[in-house]
Amino acid sequence: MAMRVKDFRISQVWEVLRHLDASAVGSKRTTLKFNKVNQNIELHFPVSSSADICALQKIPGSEVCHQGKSAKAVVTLDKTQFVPEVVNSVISKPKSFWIDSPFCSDIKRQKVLVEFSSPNIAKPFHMGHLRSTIIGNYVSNLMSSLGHDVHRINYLGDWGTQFGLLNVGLELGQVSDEQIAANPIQVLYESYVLANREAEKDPGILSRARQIFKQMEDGDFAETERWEKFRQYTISELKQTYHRLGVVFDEYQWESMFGAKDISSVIAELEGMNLLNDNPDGKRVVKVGNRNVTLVKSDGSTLYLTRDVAAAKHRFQQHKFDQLLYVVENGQGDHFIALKHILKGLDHPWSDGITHIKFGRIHGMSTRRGQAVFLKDILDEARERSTIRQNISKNTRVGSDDKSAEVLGVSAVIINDLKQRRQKDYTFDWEKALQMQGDSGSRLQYTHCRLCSLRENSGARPADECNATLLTESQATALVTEIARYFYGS
Ligand SMILES: NC(=[NH2+])NCCC[C@H](N)C(=O)O
Repeated sequence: MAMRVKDFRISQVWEVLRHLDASAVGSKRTTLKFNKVNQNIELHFPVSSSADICALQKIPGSEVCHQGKSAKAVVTLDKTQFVPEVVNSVISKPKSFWIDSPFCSDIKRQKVLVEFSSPNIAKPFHMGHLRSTIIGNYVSNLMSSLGHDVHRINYLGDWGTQFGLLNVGLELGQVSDEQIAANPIQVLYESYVLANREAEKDPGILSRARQIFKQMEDGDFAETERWEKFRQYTISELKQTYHRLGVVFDEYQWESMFGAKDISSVIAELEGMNLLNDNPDGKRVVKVGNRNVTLVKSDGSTLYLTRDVAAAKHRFQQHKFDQLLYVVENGQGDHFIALKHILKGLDHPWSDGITHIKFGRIHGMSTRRGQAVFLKDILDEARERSTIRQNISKNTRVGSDDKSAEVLGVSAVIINDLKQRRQKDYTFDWEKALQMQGDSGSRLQYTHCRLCSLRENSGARPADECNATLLTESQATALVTEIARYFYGS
C-alpha cells in the first residue's frame, strides 16, 4: 500500500521527476490516475535505472514495483495538496502552463507559422476556404495552448491571368472606386464574372487580360496604387467576417507581395543548383519525383508555385520558424510536395519544418443566394436559420437583432466541420449542422447555457480560495485529476 505524499507539493514531485532518467518522464507511458478504489490520485511511470530508484526514495509516498526486468513507480499524491494546487495553477497560469511540466521536457517552445483561410479576391470564398479557416484556427489555438509562439498568416490570392481579367471587368463595367469601397468582395467578384462572360464571346478580352497581367509581373502596371486601395478594402471587409468567427490574423500577405526581385532570386538560386531544366516548348521546369513541374512559363511569367517558393523563403528570413503549416485542401497535395521538394533541393534545411495540413472537400453547400457563396452569406444564412428554428421551439423567441441566433449559427457551422474526419470529403446539410441533438454546435451552446443557469439559480457564489476538504465527492477529485492530466499532458 503506497504512502501518501504529505507536505510535498506536486511541483516538488515534478522537480524530482525532472532528474530521473529521461525515458521515465516526458514519456507517453507516464500517467496521472484517479484510483477509484482507494480514492487516491496516483502518478504512474516506468523507471529504468537504479539511479532513478534511488532518486524516487526522496519522494515520500512513492513505491516501486518490479515486473521482471522493468520497474514501475507509483507516487500517491495528497489530495488536500493536489486539488488546490491544480485549481490555482489552472486559474492563474498562462495558457502555456503545461509546457513547463517535466512531461513536456522534450517539447521545445517553437515558432510556428500557420497559414490558413487564404481566399482569392477575384473568386468567391469557397467552402475549401471555410474549412481552412476553421481547421487553421483550431490548429493555431492548439499550438498556442501547447506553449508555442504562433503567427497566423492569411495568404490572399491576387495574382495570375485572372487578375488581368478582373481588371478588364472593371474597365468593361466602368466600376468606380466608390462602388468598390462600398462592397469590395462582391463588386470585384461581379467584375470578374463579367469579364469571363465577355471573354467567351470575344477572344480579344483574354489577350487583353494576359497583357495586363504581364504588365503587373513586369512591374509596369499603371494602376498599382488603385489596386493597393482595393486590397485594403478587401481586407477590411474580410476582417469583419472573420471577426464573426472569432478569427484574427497576425498578418495578411498577398501573392503579389512576392515581386520580380524575389522571383528572380528564386530563379537564380534554382539555376545555381542546376535544378532548372529548359523544356523544348520554352517552359522552365524542375523535376519532382518523375514529374516535371513548371516554374516559369514560356512567356517568362511565373506560377503559383514559384511565388510559394519565394513566399516560404521570405517567411523564413522574417520569422526563422521551426514549423510552417499550410492548411489547404487535399487537392493541392502535389503542389505542397513540389514546394517542399524544391526548397529541400535548394538546400534549405528549414524546409523539414513544412507540413501541408490537408482536408477533404465539402459538397452540396449552397445558400439562398446560390452556389457561388461568400463566407458572409454562409454565416448570414446560418444566423437566419437559427432564428427561424429558435422561434419555432416552444420556449424562446428571438429577433433578427438578437445575438444568440448569430452565436448559434456560427457554432453550428464550426462544430459541424470540426466533427468530420479531416481528410474525408463530406456533404454539407443545413439540417444536420443545426440540429439540437448529438455533437452539434447548438447542443454545445445549450449545455453551456444550462450549466450557467444552474450556477446562477443555485444562489451559490464561487469561493475565493480552494478548500479541498470540502470536495468530498469522488467525482470532484476525478474531475480535478482529469483537468490536471490535460494541463500536465500525462
Ligand atoms: N501558400 C499557399 N499556396 N496557400 C494556399 C492558397 C490557396 C489559394 N489562394 C486558393 O484558393 O487555392
